[in-house]
Amino acid sequence: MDDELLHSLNEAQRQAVLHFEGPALVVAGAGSGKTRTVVHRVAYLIAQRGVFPSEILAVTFTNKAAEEMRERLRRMVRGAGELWVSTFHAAALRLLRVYGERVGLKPGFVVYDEDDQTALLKEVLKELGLAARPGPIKALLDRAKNRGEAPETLLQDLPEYYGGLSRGRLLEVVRRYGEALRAQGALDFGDILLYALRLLEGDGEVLRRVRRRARFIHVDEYQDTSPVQYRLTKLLAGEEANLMAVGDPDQGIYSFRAADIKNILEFTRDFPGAKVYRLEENYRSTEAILRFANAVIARNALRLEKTLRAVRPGGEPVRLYRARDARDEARFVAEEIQRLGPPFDRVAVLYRTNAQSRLLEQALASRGIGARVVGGVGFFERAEVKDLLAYARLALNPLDGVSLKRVLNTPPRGIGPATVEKLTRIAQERGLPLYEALRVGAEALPRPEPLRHFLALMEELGDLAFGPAEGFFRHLLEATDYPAYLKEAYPEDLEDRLENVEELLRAAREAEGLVEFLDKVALTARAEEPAEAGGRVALMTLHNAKGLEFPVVFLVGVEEGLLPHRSSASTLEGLEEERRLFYVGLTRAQERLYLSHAEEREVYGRSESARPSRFLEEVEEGLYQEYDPYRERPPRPAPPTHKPKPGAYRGGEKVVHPRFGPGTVVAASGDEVTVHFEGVGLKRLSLRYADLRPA
Ligand SMILES: Nc1ncnc2c1ncn2[C@@H]1O[C@H](COP(=O)(O)OP(=O)(O)OP(=O)(O)O)[C@@H](O)[C@H]1O
Ligand SMILES: [Mg+2]
Repeated sequence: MDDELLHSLNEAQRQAVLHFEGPALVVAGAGSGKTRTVVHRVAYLIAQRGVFPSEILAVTFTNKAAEEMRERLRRMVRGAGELWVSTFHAAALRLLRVYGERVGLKPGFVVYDEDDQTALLKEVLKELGLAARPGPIKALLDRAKNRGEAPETLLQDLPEYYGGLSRGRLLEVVRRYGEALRAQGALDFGDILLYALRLLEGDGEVLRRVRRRARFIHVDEYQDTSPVQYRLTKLLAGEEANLMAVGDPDQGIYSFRAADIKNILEFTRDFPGAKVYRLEENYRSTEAILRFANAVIARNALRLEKTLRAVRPGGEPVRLYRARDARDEARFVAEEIQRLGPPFDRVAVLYRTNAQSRLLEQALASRGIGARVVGGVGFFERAEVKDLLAYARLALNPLDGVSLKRVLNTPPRGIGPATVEKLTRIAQERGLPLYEALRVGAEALPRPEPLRHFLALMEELGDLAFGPAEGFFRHLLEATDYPAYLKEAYPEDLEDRLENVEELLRAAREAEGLVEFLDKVALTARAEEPAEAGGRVALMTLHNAKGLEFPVVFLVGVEEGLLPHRSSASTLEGLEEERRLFYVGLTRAQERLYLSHAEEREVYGRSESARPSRFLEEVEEGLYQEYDPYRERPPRPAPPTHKPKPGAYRGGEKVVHPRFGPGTVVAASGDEVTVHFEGVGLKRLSLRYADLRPA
């Protein structure tokens, strides 16, 4: 056994696997076997060190990664079923289901997904008579929660007006939103981790118990842990700190969720005595792909140098296709995939923004190539699925106002907007949850019948809510005559929708109870698709591609405005994160890598000319080949290139930046300037890329 677990590893990996107690950091480039090392280490602890599976926790970045890891371990060791392999969110939610009451949660508490969160924010805004959009406020809340700070604290750093609201107003919205969540017995996504942290920080007994369950901790993709996740990790690790963190600072791509690659850089300070293991061989990609990727990431200034050698020599050259527009690009991708032939699940198409998937989906579909969007509008976000889930959540937790509003008149039962308006008023005037207002309405309103029916239905469902999930949904479908409603409401794609309902029943059958089922849904709704994949091309954003690998990768839209994205290109930090994102995409490829950019692309509904990404221009020409299978077309003029501006600054000059406003140059060196912007602070900018002008 010993041999089996160790012989398929290189020396550095073996050292890491043999690491026993105390903190360890495995820091290495993409495809160097970090995740594999974690898997083997877990197996080794069990097989050779006498550690019980029930003492091991492994944290992965996605549910899918957790599933894969569990599956691999099941094949390697006995007792793997008792391992705790999950994402931070799933782990935290599990703790809250057991101990939640100790931090004030009700047993049937629900988790609001992003749509629910937005719906609730809209309500709060309406209630306060404000016309602002929920988007920016949601972003603010998420950021605060990821940092583990009260939103109030973040407000202090904001300009006087944010998202169209004054600071005072914003504070009101944030408070009211928090109250509404509590009143409805709901957590939003960010709350899950915050409550878990509060639980473990505040309750020594629970902490001791959980630590026993997590004596050996592993965290994959450590570079993308948020401050709250970091604090959870540190707390769980405790004095003993049998913690193995695994990551690659060059793949940190979640700073918008307040993840901070400092976690990795400061690991040895945070966990004194930590051993550091470096893996330097890349097993995933051919040399041609790896040389390209290494050349890209080498351009980042804010990074530690690492070595990464290809184990697989040579390989197909990296190919670049210059498309006329996005349609041409999509056609190229689809036809090239057709040329390569099946199986199509060897292929992934990666892009920067969700909106880019539509043309690609169409181009593939019209050629009969199956595709699936990983992420995007997932199964659990379909209207019919959300309706049924809302009933389930409401049955468990009548306080859940968001779900109540969703199903109150779906299928239609004569409770129109005017009635809802009246009920809302009753609720507000008497300080009641909406559900209670329904009871009042069923006595007091002129046409009480529909309300009484609805209440009776919910009573019935409430009785079933703590039983098996499938039975619950079957009863629900029948009692509401839901399929008939679908037929009425969506005659054009009835089949699809009925299929989704069937799929929901299938998924429910696999779950134990309804609560467990809903938790699972809440956690997967965000990014991932239900298992089934078949021979289909995977389409996904670069963010969703993390940790995955595919024999063939198409990375599309490698152009200015998209990659780097226009929202991030104006600061050095933003630009470097975009470069890391590009690096993540490139390093997903095992054998073939295609890049493409379009010379014209629609931006906000208008067609604009687009330039190839500066990231391409930074790479020596020998590292890739231009590729055009449609050569008969007339040649096009060469694309324009950047001209670096002369180093015009020395320090002291007054300048203006389109986003940061007026500022003063503090220091300048080569292409880089550091500028102090009034009310914003210090920013390091690249002269080549930042649109900096003399004031
Ligand atoms: N010693 C080895 N021998 C053979 N194959 C290996 C070895 N180590 C890793 N691999 C293979 O290399 C590929 C990449 O490994 P893995 O996914 O663990 O890398 P990673 O460092 O986690 O990558 P990423 O940074 O993208 O998460 C996998 O297919 C893995 O099975
Ligand atoms: Mg990995």
